[in-house]
Amino acid sequence: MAVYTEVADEDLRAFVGEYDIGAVVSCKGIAEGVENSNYLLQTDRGNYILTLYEKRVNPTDLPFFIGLMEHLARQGLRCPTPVAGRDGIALRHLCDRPAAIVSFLKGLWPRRITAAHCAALGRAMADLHQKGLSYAGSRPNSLGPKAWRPLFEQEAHRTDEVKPGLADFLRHELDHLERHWPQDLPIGIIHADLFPDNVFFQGDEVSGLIDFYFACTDFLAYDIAICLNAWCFEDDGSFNITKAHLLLWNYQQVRPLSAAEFRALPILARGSAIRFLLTRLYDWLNTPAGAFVKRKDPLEYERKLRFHASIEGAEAYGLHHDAPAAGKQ
Ligand SMILES: Nc1ncnc2c1ncn2[C@@H]1O[C@H](COP(=O)(O)OP(=O)(O)O)[C@@H](O)[C@H]1O
Ligand SMILES: N[C@@H](CCOP(=O)(O)O)C(=O)O
Repeated sequence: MAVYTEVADEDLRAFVGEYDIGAVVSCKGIAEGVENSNYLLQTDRGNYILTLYEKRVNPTDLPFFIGLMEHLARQGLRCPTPVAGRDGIALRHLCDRPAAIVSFLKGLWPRRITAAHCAALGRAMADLHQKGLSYAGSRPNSLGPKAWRPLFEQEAHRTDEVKPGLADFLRHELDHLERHWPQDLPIGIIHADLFPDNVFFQGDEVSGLIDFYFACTDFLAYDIAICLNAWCFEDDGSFNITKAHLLLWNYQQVRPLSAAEFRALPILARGSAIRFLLTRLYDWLNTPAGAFVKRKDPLEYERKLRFHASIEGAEAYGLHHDAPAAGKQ
């Protein structure tokens, strides 16, 4: 589920009346997602998404997110475009929560990921990175390396309930990551949660990127590392080198990686794995029984983390850095 806040009909009509988008025909809660309340809003002029921002989004970050989507949409990236009210303001309030209406994107997110999806994702992510460079806003990554140890320590005493020995493993990983985290890779705006459920496709082409509510300023290559984890492992836990190769090769057709970025991919992938492992671990241990949210498996990310820790170098992702940027696939 992701409808935490029910909106009464009269509140909705008054809210939509502040926009020039026609009259409400219907408004249905969307079951997917975990962070915010989302509705598919139909008016007599078209379809929109109405989002009420819930407690896990810091309200002071919202102008950054809204401004980013406006900027990217203006640059021609297919992403939700915030709709302003008649007064020119996009970020408003509904039911005591910050709320916004954004454009509805066509397409579906892929339930079964193919190599062709990974290829298209690589280009779309590089395009996002290029278009984000001219965005004036910035936001530190609140789930970056400095956040990981405190997040772990909060749950350390209960971590072995999930798997015996997991706490020690995570402690060693955190030590390693703190010692080896890169310092001076190219920085820009990253999506930071570019999982399959946030990428819409029509056929094999990306038709839109959604859910910019973890976007932040960080190493661009860290976004790639997040995608290697989220897109290139099979259900049985095996790493699919063909998918990784296509993702990286296609990314580089739009934005070539520096040698330092390429070399850093394994450590960035380890960091990205621990970041999602830790937030999933927190949710696993803290989601009340009976809550209408599907908990995600933290151990999926332990297996991914072990894979990245076991490889010799970034070549294990199916590409050599000296491969020509626009060569044969
Ligand atoms: N702009 C959009 N166009 C079409 N569908 C959308 C759009 N934004 C969200 N959705 C739908 O809402 C669901 C949840 O959105 P998401 O932003 O991932 O929520 P959350 O931030 O709560 O995780 C998506 O899986 C999709 O079905
Ligand atoms: N992608 C994260 C959880 C965030 O969920 P989203 O619905 O906001 O994309 C994970 O898989 O742990």
